[in-house]
Amino acid sequence: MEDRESEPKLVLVFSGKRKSGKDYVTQLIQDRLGSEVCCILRLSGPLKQQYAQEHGLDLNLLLGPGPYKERYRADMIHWGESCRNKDPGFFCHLATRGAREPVWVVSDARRLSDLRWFQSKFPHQTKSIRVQCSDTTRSQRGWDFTPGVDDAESECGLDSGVDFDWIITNEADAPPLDEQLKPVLKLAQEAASSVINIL
Ligand SMILES: Nc1ncnc2c1ncn2[C@@H]1O[C@H](COP(=O)(O)OP(=O)(O)OP(=O)(O)O)[C@@H](O)[C@H]1O
Ligand SMILES: C[C@@](O)(CCOP(=O)(O)O)CC(=O)O
Repeated sequence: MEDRESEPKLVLVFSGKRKSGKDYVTQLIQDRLGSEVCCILRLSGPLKQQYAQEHGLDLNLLLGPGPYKERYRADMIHWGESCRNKDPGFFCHLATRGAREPVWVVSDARRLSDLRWFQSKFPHQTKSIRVQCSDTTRSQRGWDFTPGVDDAESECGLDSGVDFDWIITNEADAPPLDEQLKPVLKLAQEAASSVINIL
């Protein structure tokens, strides 16, 4: 039986390469909508929690944007894949358990199976959004190409085969994020207004 009382009104599924700014953009959306209306769900949240526990690591550092998590990324990917091989929706299910807000922002879809899970559970509510920027900008944010990570499914699983509802370019010379996100925020406010009067 499903362990939630009501379905979300809108599910915004974000993906993007390392350091494209998924966390930054999704945090901006939550700031604009408010945390009563909008929750951020990280598929990597339950993965990192379990991985940190089993390996005696600092969960907060694994969840943050700094270099700590990069030391463990390749191993975390393999560890997570052993769970996903048994059940591709394993982390989707865990990450969404208990979410009650009308708008869900999933910050880190990485594989087609992640996106398909939301599309099949919430076919009318799910929208896909890609965050992109140049490799130069990613490097300025601390990225460097790592074989086994940047050429693997975790980073490339959504490079093709998806017709994204929106593509957001997160770089200095792109239009401001608020402007690019206008249609997304409008849809989210409309979806939420049926539940909470925020307009
Ligand atoms: N538009 C922006 N303006 C200023 N700083 C930004 C912007 N976008 C991203 N950053 C910064 O770049 C770094 C990487 O961004 P973020 O953590 O959001 O990327 P990510 O795609 O979630 O990366 P990863 O998946 O590798 O963790 C962070 O320190 C973030 O604050
Ligand atoms: C292990 C992994 O979840 C790390 C994600 O970290 P982050 O979203 O980049 O902070 C990536 C994956 O699941 O393939």
